[in-house]
Amino acid sequence: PSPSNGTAPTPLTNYLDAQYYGEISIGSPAQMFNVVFDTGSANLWVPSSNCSPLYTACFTHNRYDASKSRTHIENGTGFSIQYASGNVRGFLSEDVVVVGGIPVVQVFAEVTALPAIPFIFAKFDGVLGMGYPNVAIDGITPVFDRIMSQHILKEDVFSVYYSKDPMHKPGGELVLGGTDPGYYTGTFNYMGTSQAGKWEVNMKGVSVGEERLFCKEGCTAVIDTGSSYITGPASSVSVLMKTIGATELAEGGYTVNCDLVKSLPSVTFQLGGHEYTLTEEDYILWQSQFGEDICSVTFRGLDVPPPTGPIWILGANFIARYYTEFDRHNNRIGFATAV
Ligand SMILES: CCc1nc(N)nc(N)c1-c1ccc2c(c1)N(CCCOC)[C@H](c1ccccc1)CC2
Repeated sequence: PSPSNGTAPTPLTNYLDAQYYGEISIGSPAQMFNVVFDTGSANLWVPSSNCSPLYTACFTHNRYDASKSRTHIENGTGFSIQYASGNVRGFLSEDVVVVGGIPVVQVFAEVTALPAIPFIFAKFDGVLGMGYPNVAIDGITPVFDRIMSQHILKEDVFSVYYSKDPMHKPGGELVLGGTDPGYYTGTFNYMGTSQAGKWEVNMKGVSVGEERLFCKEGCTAVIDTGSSYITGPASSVSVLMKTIGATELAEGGYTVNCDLVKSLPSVTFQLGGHEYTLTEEDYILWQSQFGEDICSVTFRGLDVPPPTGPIWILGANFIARYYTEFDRHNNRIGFATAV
């Protein structure tokens, strides 16, 4: 559907069920970039042509060159942002950004320090934050807010489909202004965001099989399209991993014996009066490396310090199972079963 009927789709690429990204352009003439549309942050950044040659990750990605854009506007303010898996630094610029065919004049960051770990593993060039304005670094108005203020969207919502296997074409879809009935069945269950200005909800508990083991007094769940996996407090996740018989790897990942996968229990998240269950198919990444099968568990322990934490982060492997609508008009999140 084109912007004319108030919705704008962007196809996404799925890399190994762990990275999902789509194409945008910045500048005139258009310079193309692959970005993750990230509900866990609210800023747009891409690597800069001014990135020092010391940063290998800058040279394996597309870089924005202000001198080649006739619509570039100088800014120069410093910028840095932290993610759970890494951080970046740079400076601000302004230019025309086109997302799903919709142009906006946008302040974004040109990144000049892109650490090899983890960005050498990134298949995407940059990040387009889909979070609320109040989490935006340097108080920059986010891209989606600039699009909403043009009053061209049918609804002030956006929806995310992440495919379940890399061979599935396309690997996913972002829809600005609505949802895509081609990617979900049944009806949406909605729940209000737990506090104004974050894509997070109150979670009532986490069960393994029939037993509610974690978050028994309630906790916060961040619905984060920028995170590959599900993370929870390290102590809870290590108990969860022991319960399913997973063993911890050096860098914090977990694997299980592939022969045991089919007998693994389901994990259920109680959100907004409904239960969202992930089976072993949803949370085991089955990869064959050098002829042997590796079954990694897509849960990670992550302790987010108070006041933000402790939190659970429901990332790509959750969204691949539950098609998600992010509703800025009603400050709510909707889930439907993805197809
Ligand atoms: C999108 C930005 C972001 N936003 C939020 N809210 N959370 C996190 N964690 C990230 C983030 C930052 C850096 C990287 C990342 C993700 N990656 C995952 C893409 C997920 O795509 C959906 C890749 C990766 C590869 C290997 C091991 C770890 C990570 C590249 C590095």
